[in-house]
Amino acid sequence: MDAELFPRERTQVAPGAVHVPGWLAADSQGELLDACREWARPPAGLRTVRTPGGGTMTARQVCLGRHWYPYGYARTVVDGDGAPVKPFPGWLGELGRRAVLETLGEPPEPYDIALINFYEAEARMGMHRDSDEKSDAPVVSLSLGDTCVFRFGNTGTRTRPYTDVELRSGDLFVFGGPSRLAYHGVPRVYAGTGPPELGLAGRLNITLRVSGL
Ligand SMILES: O=C(O)CCC(=O)C(=O)O
Ligand SMILES: [Fe+2]
Repeated sequence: MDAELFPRERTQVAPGAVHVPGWLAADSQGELLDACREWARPPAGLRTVRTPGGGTMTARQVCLGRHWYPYGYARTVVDGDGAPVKPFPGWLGELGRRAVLETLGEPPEPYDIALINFYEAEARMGMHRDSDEKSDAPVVSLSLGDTCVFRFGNTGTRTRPYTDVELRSGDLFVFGGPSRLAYHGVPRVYAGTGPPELGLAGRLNITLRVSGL
């Protein structure tokens, strides 16, 4: 997949925050993409998220297990079609637990929520913290399709210090422990950079979380 002289290596970006390039093999990426396509269908499918200030998020989103909206969780799509949120599948939870065991070595609590974001070329995500969960279990992030810049910052401010990491198709990023509430965002997506054989125009990110609810 990568025509690079030096393979990208697993990196600890901050304490409790680990990037694993190419964690998902090509066939697993294809299976996860197929599942995302099903989840994106209505009812309770891909939607544009409106923020309380009157803005809209540029990445479109679909949730599993619990519906996230700014700023909380619900059982139904309270800010969309009102349908019950789709169930969170057991196999996705197992993938999340394996990701945490292989990166942080912690036996994680069972995952029960997924947020799936779809980024087209101009989409991005501002610096924010994932702070609507009532659990300190690590967040597991999986990327498919186009490469992006993932900005991973600190727990105190939306600004520096931060580290920019390139997330490509199949990459895993886990953040827990002292980094669980770090600010992070996606300032840039590089259109047309995904693996051609995957057949996805754009970028999908799947974050797995423990709700603690
Ligand atoms: O797209 C990404 O890599 C990040 C997504 C994210 O931070 C979120 O859904 O809270
Ligand atoms: Fe986030």
